[in-house]
Amino acid sequence: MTGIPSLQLNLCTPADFYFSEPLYGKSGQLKLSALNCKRRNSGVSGIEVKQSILAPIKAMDSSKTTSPINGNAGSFREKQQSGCNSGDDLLTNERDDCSGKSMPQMSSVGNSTNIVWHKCTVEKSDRQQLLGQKGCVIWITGLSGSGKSTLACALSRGLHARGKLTYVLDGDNVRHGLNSDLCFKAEDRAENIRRIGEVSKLFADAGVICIASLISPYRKERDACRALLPEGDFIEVFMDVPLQVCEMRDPKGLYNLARAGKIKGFTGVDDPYEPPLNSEIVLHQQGGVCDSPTNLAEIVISYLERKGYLEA
Ligand SMILES: Nc1ncnc2c1ncn2[C@@H]1O[C@H](COP(=O)(O)OS(=O)(=O)O)[C@@H](OP(=O)(O)O)[C@H]1O
Ligand SMILES: Nc1ncnc2c1ncn2[C@@H]1O[C@H](COP(=O)(O)OP(=O)(O)O)[C@@H](O)[C@H]1O
Repeated sequence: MTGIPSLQLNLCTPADFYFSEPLYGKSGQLKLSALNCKRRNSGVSGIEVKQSILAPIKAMDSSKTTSPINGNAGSFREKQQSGCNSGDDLLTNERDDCSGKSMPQMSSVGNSTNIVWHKCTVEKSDRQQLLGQKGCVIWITGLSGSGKSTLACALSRGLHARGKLTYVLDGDNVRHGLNSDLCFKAEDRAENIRRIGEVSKLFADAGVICIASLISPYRKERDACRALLPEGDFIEVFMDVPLQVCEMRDPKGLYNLARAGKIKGFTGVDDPYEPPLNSEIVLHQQGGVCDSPTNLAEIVISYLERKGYLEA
């Protein structure tokens, strides 16, 4: 987790919802920029990486190198300012150490060997500038029926109305295409989460406010998705709605089928859900009444506003 101290805010709304989120004071902000800076310089993003600068022929011999996710050859502006590269060099993905030698950065990631990160001179910051916002991932997790998809849509609508670009990755929907090869056994759920985490990361890199809405029952996999992004850019929203409430809602009749033994391994019934321990935002429902989706969305939007995600 962020390691930022947590502030619990209990809102006395007529309904029974309240939310809590970590303190976002000065120390949190300072930490954020320091970490971002470190990551940018190292080019490391979440997975264990080793890197080396090798001539291509050498790299063919060794498939053991692993890579940074983002090339670390410096930004377009940094290079312009340092005078290190000619304009032409900026259009290649080669690393230039100013000594005249220019070598591609050869890497291996997982089963992909001898690959080279192709860096583009239009960067995330440029895209954010264009959009007037900061790319990030809002990760909504909770039981089936807890209101994830409803919140995702309300949030997308609320942000769209403010002129902000969002995209919703709903677990159900992504399983209609990209993840249609996956079922609900543990390893497939883990792969579902991993892929949505990777896609979310691309959207955030595009400058988009990506809203991922999936049960994502495992803490370890959610935390792995968090680790893909720069500190602060993964905002976990926990729909803390009791199983009984979700079961009462049962809009698709799935709990009914699960209780009747017609669906095996249904989350909350005979499959685990590991609640987050340190979500940025927790939306609780403690009684029978709940706050409206629009109000819940507003809680998330004010968080984004306070953290500066709604400006470039
Ligand atoms: N066995 C089992 N367990 C839980 N859910 C099931 C299951 N089988 C089908 N469904 C339906 O699939 C939706 C959950 O998909 P996700 O991709 O969000 O799940 S997961 O993150 O991979 O656990 C979920 O949608 P939501 O109700 O929107 O959560 C269900 O409609
Ligand atoms: N804030 C809310 N208050 C009351 N009912 C809600 C709220 N959010 C969602 N619901 C209802 O709960 C059911 C499940 O919502 P849904 O968004 O499909 O949940 P999930 O995506 O987590 O399965 C739906 O019938 C929806 O209308």
